[in-house]
Amino acid sequence: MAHREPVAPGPALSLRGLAKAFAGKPAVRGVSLDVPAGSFFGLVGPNGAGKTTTLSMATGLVRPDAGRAGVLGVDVWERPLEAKRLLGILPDGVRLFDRLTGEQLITYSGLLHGLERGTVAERTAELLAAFGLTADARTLVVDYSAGMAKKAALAAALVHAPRVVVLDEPFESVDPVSAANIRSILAGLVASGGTVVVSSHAMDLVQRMCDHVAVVADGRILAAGTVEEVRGGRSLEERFVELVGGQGPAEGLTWLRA
Ligand SMILES: Nc1ncnc2c1ncn2[C@@H]1O[C@H](COP(=O)(O)OP(=O)(O)OP(=O)(O)O)[C@@H](O)[C@H]1O
Repeated sequence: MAHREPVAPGPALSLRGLAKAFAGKPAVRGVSLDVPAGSFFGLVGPNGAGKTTTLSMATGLVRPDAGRAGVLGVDVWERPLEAKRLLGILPDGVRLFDRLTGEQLITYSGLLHGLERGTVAERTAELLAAFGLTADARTLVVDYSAGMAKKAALAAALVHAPRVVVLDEPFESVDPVSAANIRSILAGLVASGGTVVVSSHAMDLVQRMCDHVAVVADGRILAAGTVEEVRGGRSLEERFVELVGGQGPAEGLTWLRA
């Protein structure tokens, strides 16, 4: 069992007025949000809502134009090294170090986080087994399927036993058995006092798995709270469509039906 620091008081993630525009076009328009420590938090929203940009600013990957982000009371942009020790991050579309094997990816992540070689070797072997990657440990990540690469990146994000884990669409491309496995690993992390934040398009999954949720659209938070509060007696999917607005039946495309 990994040694864990006592949980600092206050929220696991504290976002205040985060804003970002790309080439003058706002992607995130002043997001303020507290993610309670010890929560399993879902971030949902339509394509292009600003989920990835928000999570990237919250974890020190994209510099905000305005606003602040804190992890367990540590300012992500003022004390980045300290913040990154507390964080485990699965960024969107990870293909960064794909000339490494899965085993090397996890190992180097552990070493970069300052863990001892022996600890890294033990944890890497356990993580490879937990994610069903042992047989492919020495295969280059570039030759992995999308789901395998996602699992390797997730393992690399967990090797230093972070207190706060932020995962951008961790279940995308992952098969149902692996997804169940990942869910149980993450639930274990939450049960031991850690905090998990996931972005996802799977409303039923978020409703079942998460205890808190925020709905984002057009760079703003439309609703946030416990899953029960946000869904207000309806399914999360129904509430989501109500908040975000349905698109109505697709018009045009007559040539497709010809
Ligand atoms: N690096 C970038 N350069 C230019 N525009 C960007 C960049 N990253 C994001 N955007 C724009 O910012 C907006 C929000 O994108 P973001 O990826 O944060 O949304 P998302 O909610 O994660 O979407 P999805 O569910 O489709 O992954 C979009 O309009 C997108 O085109």
